[in-house]
Amino acid sequence: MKIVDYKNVELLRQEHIVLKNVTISIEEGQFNYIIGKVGSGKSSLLKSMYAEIPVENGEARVLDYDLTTIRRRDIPMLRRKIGIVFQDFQLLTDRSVHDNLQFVLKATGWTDKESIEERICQVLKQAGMENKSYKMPHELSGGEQQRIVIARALLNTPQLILADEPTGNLDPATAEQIVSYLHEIAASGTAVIMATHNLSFVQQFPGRLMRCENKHIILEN
Ligand SMILES: Nc1ncnc2c1ncn2[C@@H]1O[C@H](COP(=O)(O)OP(=O)(O)OP(=O)(O)O)[C@@H](O)[C@H]1O
Repeated sequence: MKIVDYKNVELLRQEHIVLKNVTISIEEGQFNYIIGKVGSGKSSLLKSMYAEIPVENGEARVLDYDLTTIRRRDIPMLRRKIGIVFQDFQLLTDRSVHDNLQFVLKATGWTDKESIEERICQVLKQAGMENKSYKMPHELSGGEQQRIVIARALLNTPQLILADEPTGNLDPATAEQIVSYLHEIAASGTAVIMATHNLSFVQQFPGRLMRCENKHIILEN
């Protein structure tokens, strides 16, 4: 199954065309970069995939959803199947790492206490953060917080991770660790699409390169 399948998609922001003729397809476990200048449409493309902005023209599918006809009430279900990671870490600051993760599981329908604890343990282990469970977000470095955010995005075993400048607030070494972690996630079968300004990752962590330029998406490899 294709994870993302766009054909001749057009995206608007306040009646202005941001991207047109977008034809891309993304497979299971594929690692994808979106690059391009400030304002070129990288975030808009990602936002269209989680139905934050509408798809105006063309055909657009993400997982089992047709984005041209999706009903408002189905959008939360779509988002539950996608892991979303932003530049600013967006953990709830008033509770521990454990409680941040527990909050998401409870909000997405998990009720069995034992399963909840087991799942929290699994994602923290995978993120290399198993000993940070009872820390508060402010007690963690930026890189650690971002690892927790990615772990949080993985809680419901999504088939797709959308990461919008996930390393934008991190120093180069920490940023590299985060990209490495996302690359591992893709290798384990979850498709990843990462918008970034940092081209230096591309050599080290190979992936498909999509460039936003002149309102189009150009596939570079
Ligand atoms: N909320 C909004 N309302 C109206 N126009 C917007 C909105 N957000 C972005 N735009 C416009 O849409 C275009 C694409 O913006 P977008 O944020 O997708 O670019 P980007 O490539 O992600 O930029 P950056 O590298 O700065 O994150 C820009 O011209 C921008 O001004």
